[in-house]
Amino acid sequence: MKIVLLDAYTANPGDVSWAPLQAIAECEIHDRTPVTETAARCAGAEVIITNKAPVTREIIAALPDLKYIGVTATGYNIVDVAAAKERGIVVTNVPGYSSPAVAQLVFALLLELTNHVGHHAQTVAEGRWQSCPDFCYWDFPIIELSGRTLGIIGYGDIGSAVGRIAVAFGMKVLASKRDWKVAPPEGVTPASIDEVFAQSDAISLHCPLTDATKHLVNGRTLGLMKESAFIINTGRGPLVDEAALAAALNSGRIAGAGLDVLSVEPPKDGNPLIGAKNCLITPHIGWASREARVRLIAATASNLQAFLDGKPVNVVG
Ligand SMILES: NC(=O)c1ccc[n+]([C@@H]2O[C@H](COP(=O)([O-])OP(=O)(O)OC[C@H]3O[C@@H](n4cnc5c(N)ncnc54)[C@H](O)[C@@H]3O)[C@@H](O)[C@H]2O)c1
Ligand SMILES: O=C(O)[C@H](O)CO
Repeated sequence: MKIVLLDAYTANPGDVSWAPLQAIAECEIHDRTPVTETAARCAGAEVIITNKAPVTREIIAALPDLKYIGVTATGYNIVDVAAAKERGIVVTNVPGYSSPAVAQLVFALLLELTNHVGHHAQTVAEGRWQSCPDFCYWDFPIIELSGRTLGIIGYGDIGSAVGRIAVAFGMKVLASKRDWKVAPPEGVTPASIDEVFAQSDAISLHCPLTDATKHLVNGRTLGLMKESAFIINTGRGPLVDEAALAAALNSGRIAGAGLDVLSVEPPKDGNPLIGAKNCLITPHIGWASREARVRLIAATASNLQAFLDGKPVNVVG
């Protein structure tokens, strides 16, 4: 059985092990695969493992032996799942492996916007406190989270982890999801997407990228937001119309943004959000704790084993 890992480097830059997968079968491990080389590299493969290397309809059509695509991520928008399904190819993802890490990053971004720890520590390192006439100073309003409202769009595994932390901070939580089969916990109030935009002091995006959620953050929805509000996106870059968000930030229409994802990664020169006012951007690190990547590799292996045993789990699409 030929198993090809297309873009193994980010999940394992050398500090974890592919042993759980290699225990199942020999694997051809590539750090990176340009999309133009995927079909050639995977010729004869029955199994492809990918994180962000796209598996398009054209690539699927060029691989007659392909039976299984294992996505080493929760978000699986890089795979043409409809094309895979037409061919009977099973596609799986890994839910939940990074939820604590992503929820933590949401608050790292939000707290940087409310307290500017990095900025103030830098001014102290530069000697400003020693020359200050007062015992303290601050360069931005220091904003309390307690009593404010966090809006969560996509109240699934990560969204609910974010909600629990928000409640611990004393925040009110408004949450939007496709359907509420189970009532939300105390402190969390179901809301429509427009209510979330209009009533929140900070909004955090945790829905998957689909046709329905692309550019969910756009000129209209940004126009509903409070001028003092922040937006946090650790979901997927295309959830946001980047030109509209950059314009809203630069004009002061909203107060700030914390983004872990962009529409093209790595971003191209000229991305309007890089350098936009009060816009903090991290390079897609929400999932990247070592603990999360160990869980990810273990789950990737158990997903493959379940498929080989004829009882696939975590099937998407
Ligand atoms: N930054 C990172 O490193 C990182 C890491 C993991 C996941 N992610 C992203 O986070 C996303 C969410 O992950 P998760 O584990 O919480 O997934 P999940 O499936 O548990 O939750 C997604 C939620 O979104 C809701 N949803 C779907 N469409 C919606 C819509 N149109 N409007 C409102 N809600 C909608 C679903 O009902 C569900 O409750 C992933 O799809 C992925 O894109 C990013
Ligand atoms: O979806 C995920 O799991 C992260 O974005 C890492 O790929």
